[in-house]
Amino acid sequence: MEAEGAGAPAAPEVVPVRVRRLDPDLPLPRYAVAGDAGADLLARHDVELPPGGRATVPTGLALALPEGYAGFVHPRSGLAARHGVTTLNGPGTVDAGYRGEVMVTLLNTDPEHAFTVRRGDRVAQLVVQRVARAELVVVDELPPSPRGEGGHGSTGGWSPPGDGRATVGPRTTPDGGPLTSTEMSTTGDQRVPGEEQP
Ligand SMILES: O=c1ccn([C@H]2C[C@H](O)[C@@H](COP(=O)(O)OP(=O)(O)OP(=O)(O)O)O2)c(=O)[nH]1
Repeated sequence: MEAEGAGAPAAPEVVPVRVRRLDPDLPLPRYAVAGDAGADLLARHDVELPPGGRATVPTGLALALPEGYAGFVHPRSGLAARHGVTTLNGPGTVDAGYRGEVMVTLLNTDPEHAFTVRRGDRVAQLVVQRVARAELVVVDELPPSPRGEGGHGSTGGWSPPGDGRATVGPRTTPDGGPLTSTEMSTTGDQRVPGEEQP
């Protein structure tokens, strides 16, 4: 027998979750393969997603997640890669105290093709995770860290349009400061989310 801590895989934590089946004819979500992190959520009814369209799809499930846990509604990579269909608010958060039906808000990002969801289709996956609650402690200075205030692409790693070269290090202004969102956009980097003009 393999010794604990010597490469033996730890058994996954198993958390009992009480479930109400709002549509008993719909199969329960299940983990498709041993080792999967997400259990597939099924659509309770048919939905047509036009190109660029979205819809909130019921799953026929209501949960009572234990305190200290949350469910995260993640997109399925196959739907995303093959059809451009993803979860709009991905991952959606299912709070431990939520007793309503778990819903999946789907977005069809394909600009040309509609996508039809049929009842029983596996449209998203639910990942159950432990979550902490933050107690916010106001301070004047934050402790230093290797990253500091660098973010939003400060470590580079993708090719800006035009020069065909991946950036390999932090993107900074000539005097070494971080790029502003305007400088990012004029150097071909992505804008900082949330800093667009209303
Ligand atoms: O993909 C999702 C996201 C959320 N929910 C449910 C469970 C969650 O507990 C509740 C509220 O979600 P959230 O807090 O994200 O929504 P909100 O827009 O902030 O609404 P609220 O004001 O109700 O908190 O809606 C889903 O069923 N699916």
